[in-house]
Amino acid sequence: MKINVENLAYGYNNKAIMKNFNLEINSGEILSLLGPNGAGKTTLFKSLLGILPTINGEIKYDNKNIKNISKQELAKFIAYVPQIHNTPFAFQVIDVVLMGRTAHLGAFGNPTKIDIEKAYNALEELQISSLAEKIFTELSGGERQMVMIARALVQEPKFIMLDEPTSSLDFGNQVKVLEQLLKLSKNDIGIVMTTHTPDHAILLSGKVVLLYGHGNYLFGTTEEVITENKLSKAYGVEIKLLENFVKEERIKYCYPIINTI
Ligand SMILES: Nc1ncnc2c1ncn2[C@@H]1O[C@H](COP(=O)(O)OP(=O)(O)OP(=O)(O)O)[C@@H](O)[C@H]1O
Repeated sequence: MKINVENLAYGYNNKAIMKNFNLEINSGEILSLLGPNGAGKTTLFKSLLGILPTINGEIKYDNKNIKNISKQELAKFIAYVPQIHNTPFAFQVIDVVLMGRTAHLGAFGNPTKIDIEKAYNALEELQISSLAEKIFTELSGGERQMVMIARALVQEPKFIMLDEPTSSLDFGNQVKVLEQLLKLSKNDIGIVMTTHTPDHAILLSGKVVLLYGHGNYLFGTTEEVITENKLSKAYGVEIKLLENFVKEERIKYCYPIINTI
């Protein structure tokens, strides 16, 4: 299973904010989408999800053009996890998770015993079974994020696309979400996520798209894209990449230089 983006031009009202954009991602891989505010991350997401029509070029899911894929078929390829502050579900957690089964429901649209079982299994996989009967809007940010990932999981997609899954989470919950994403990728699910934290892309160590804005981008491995020069240029501040050893493993992390004004 793979997503191919070939010579894509995307944007609004037929005005491209990006042209000749190319990308390939396979199930089981992780792609981090980085770039400054307004660089076009959300717009690219909307194009990949078929919400925004492409201006030029092609988006292909397993060699099939997105234009020839029905909404229901696309939902079996890719699940979307929006930012948690955009999800005002005043329902029980189990019902929020069950909504992820929509693409699989039969003609009458009622969830079967199997659908309900899958929803409970997803909660168990993410170690949040105890939340099943709680009201979604009464959960903490970290709990909500996990529930939204469970909702994506029951969709049984090949790819999960997450919009800033760690924003507004405390440090511990950020790590827990990253751990879950790694686990999902090991189960052969492709992960595409936007993030404002380059260190998270380093920790997940997959492919990276760095959008510079003004139609410029880089696509490659973490080592190729996350360099001092490239990050500093993209974000307009000086960023150093530091190295250290943790448990005998060489690790890298970003450190911005703060200039006193
Ligand atoms: N509905 C829209 N119609 C026209 N232009 C839009 C629309 N939404 C966004 N834009 C413009 O498209 C460009 C890219 O916006 P986008 O939201 O994709 O950036 P982003 O990288 O996701 O930003 P952020 O990190 O701040 O969320 C911006 O210049 C923005 O003003």
